Amino acid sequence: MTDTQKKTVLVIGAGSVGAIAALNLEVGGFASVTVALRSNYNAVKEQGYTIESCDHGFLRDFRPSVVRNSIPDIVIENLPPYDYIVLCTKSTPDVGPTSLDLVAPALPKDNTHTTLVLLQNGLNIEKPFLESHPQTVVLSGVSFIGSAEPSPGHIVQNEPDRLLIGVFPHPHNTIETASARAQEFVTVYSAGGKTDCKYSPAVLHDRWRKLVYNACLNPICAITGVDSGRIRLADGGLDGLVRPAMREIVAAAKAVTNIELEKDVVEKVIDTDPMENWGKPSMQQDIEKGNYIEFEDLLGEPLREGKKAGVPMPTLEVLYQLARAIQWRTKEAKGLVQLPSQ
Ligand SMILES: NC(=O)C1=CN([C@@H]2O[C@H](COP(=O)(O)OP(=O)(O)OC[C@H]3O[C@@H](n4cnc5c(N)ncnc54)[C@H](OP(=O)(O)O)[C@@H]3O)[C@@H](O)[C@H]2O)C=CC1
Ligand SMILES: CC(C)(CO)C(=O)C(=O)O
Repeated sequence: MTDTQKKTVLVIGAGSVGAIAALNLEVGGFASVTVALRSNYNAVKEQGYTIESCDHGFLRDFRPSVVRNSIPDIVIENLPPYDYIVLCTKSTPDVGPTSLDLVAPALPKDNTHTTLVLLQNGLNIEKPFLESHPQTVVLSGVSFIGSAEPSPGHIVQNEPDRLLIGVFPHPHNTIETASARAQEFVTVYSAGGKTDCKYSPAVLHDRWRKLVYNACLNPICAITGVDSGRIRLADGGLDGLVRPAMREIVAAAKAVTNIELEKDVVEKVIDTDPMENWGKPSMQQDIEKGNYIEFEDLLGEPLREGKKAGVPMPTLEVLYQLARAIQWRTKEAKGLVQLPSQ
């Protein structure tokens, strides 16, 4: 495939997940990838990525086609619209900038050409885009990868890249156009043969199913500092925290969307990874790095939706309030909180 036939893909935020997405897209040969980076820009610009990957092996000096330290403003820079924008930042709307603010310079409001892919955890992340960009096709990317960036530009992927791509329900796009775009993205993403990326029509199901992990183990491990393996051994870890929280998400999924998750989903999700992996969910990694946490989209949104539908969610409520206080602590550490003068 010649360069002009390749799909142009802008990956915004190429850290743990985005770097592997950029790699899959580039190795397939059907895409030319621009990455917009922040803290890892200098490292990647100078040395490329160093990647230790269970899917790709050990790679030194991986460089996407274009490496930038800003999000392209396609109007000011007079650039053609990208075929795809893949958003792989952590979503922290309570701190800002919001995902919408981030993507705005590369995605005009009247866009019809560019397909936006939200490769992020959480619920209702598409809502601001559906309102502000009514003619844009917005795809959901639910990822089961296990990946981390222990130092800038150094990516360690220890769980395979399994990715479900589907279309967020949208009042304006025709479903045929949108699902054709989703299937095209799957083809481009999968072309290198090193990933398990599939089209899935059941976006809401996939997102609620993933929340059984992310709304529960992410905050529990982040707050306690006990990883997802050790929490299975810790006193009260499973029966006092994990199982009650997961059952609340299962009940909320049913009440909010009428989605009946499989009967043994709680035990299956607890056993997702071998215990001895001692895996740290991404929110635990963020706390350890002193970063903000994605607690609003992973925990706040399903909690609000579940409560609105009448589901009692006492475990998630406490986790949510603890996460809020932790976020406040991080804001203070980063100078965003003004204490009253003594
Ligand atoms: N890691 C994992 O194993 C999994 C993660 N996910 C989800 O995937 C999404 C991405 O997570 P993950 O890759 O782990 O996150 P990371 O923190 O590893 O990477 C996010 C990247 O986005 C960058 N970024 C943030 N804001 C900007 C900006 N304004 N301009 C340019 N770059 C920016 C960050 O830079 P900076 O360092 O400067 O903040 C960072 O490099 C999240 O929603 C997460 O929940 C889903 C499945 C598994
Ligand atoms: C559980 C995991 C690693 C994906 O499978 C994840 O989504 C996270 O850590 O946020």
